[in-house]
Amino acid sequence: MAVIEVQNLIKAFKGDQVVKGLNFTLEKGKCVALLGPNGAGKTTTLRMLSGLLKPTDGSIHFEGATKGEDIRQYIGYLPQYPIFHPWMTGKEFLVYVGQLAHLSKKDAIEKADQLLEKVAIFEARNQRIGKYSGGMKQRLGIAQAMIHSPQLLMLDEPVSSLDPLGRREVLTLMEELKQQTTILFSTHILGDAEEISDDLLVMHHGEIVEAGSIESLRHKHQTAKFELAFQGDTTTYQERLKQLECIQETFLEKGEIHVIVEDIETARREILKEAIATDWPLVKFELSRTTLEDLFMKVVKN
Ligand SMILES: Nc1ncnc2c1ncn2[C@@H]1O[C@H](COP(=O)(O)OP(=O)(O)OP(=O)(O)O)[C@@H](O)[C@H]1O
Repeated sequence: MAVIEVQNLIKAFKGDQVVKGLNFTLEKGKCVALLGPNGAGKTTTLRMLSGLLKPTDGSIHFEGATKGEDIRQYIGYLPQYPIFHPWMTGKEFLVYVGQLAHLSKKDAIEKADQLLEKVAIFEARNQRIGKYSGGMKQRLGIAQAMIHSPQLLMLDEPVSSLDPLGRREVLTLMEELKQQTTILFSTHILGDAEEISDDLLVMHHGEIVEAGSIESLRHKHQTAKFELAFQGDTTTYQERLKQLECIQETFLEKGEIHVIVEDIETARREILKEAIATDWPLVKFELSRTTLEDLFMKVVKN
């Protein structure tokens, strides 16, 4: 069942399209990473989905919502740079946003306490937010986004600005939350996406260039690769490798030649035959596999 269905979503600023006709659905209970380099259009997309920015064209449909209905009840949103009143305590802040979300004061207090427990800042609930660490602020931000029990939680770069400890705390929290709610979060770090998401939407230049489960994308983009190193000038060997029929692509990385091949056995035979025939000073000949990292780097470089 889809929690949200997006069709032909477009955003243009002064005629310049930065989001170019997105189509996707998010299945209930999934944790999905919107992955893309800086400027890909992730924030713009999340702001449209959360109702903060009016799309230029296209439609966004939330499960259970009727036409023209206020969609804020369906979503919780944590912006990339959340703003807190530093003089408020964590608990005061949550009760305040709970009331803004139309909870009664009693319900807002109850929900605030539950969430403070969940995001592990209950002990610090009566401290001013100004004293919180970056990780604590971000976890408070996630609690704020969940105060009205939304069916979809959207987090814009929730861990990018945090130190390793804060990052770990927030990733652990997200790992827990994904058992209870559907999550869409943006990131430009593949490792974070791989660590906690089920599915990826890879975005570049305002378009979704890849979509699917981590497993299926890993499988799809896994091709065979040999890594070769030589004594002496490596580049001359790159030219000779390029001429072999079995080789699809070559590139240099850290002084080694990486060659992408279609068929491992044929390539192994051909490369070694050439190496023996012309007495190559090989110091490394290793089979590895391309990863999602290679896919992402390829997308980002274009
Ligand atoms: N209000 C605006 N007016 C004009 N251009 C904008 C506006 N908001 C965003 N853009 C442009 O839209 C493009 C996409 O920006 P967006 O912030 O959505 O990307 P992003 O993927 O979230 O990047 P980042 O990771 O840096 O936040 C960028 O080129 C940006 O300059």
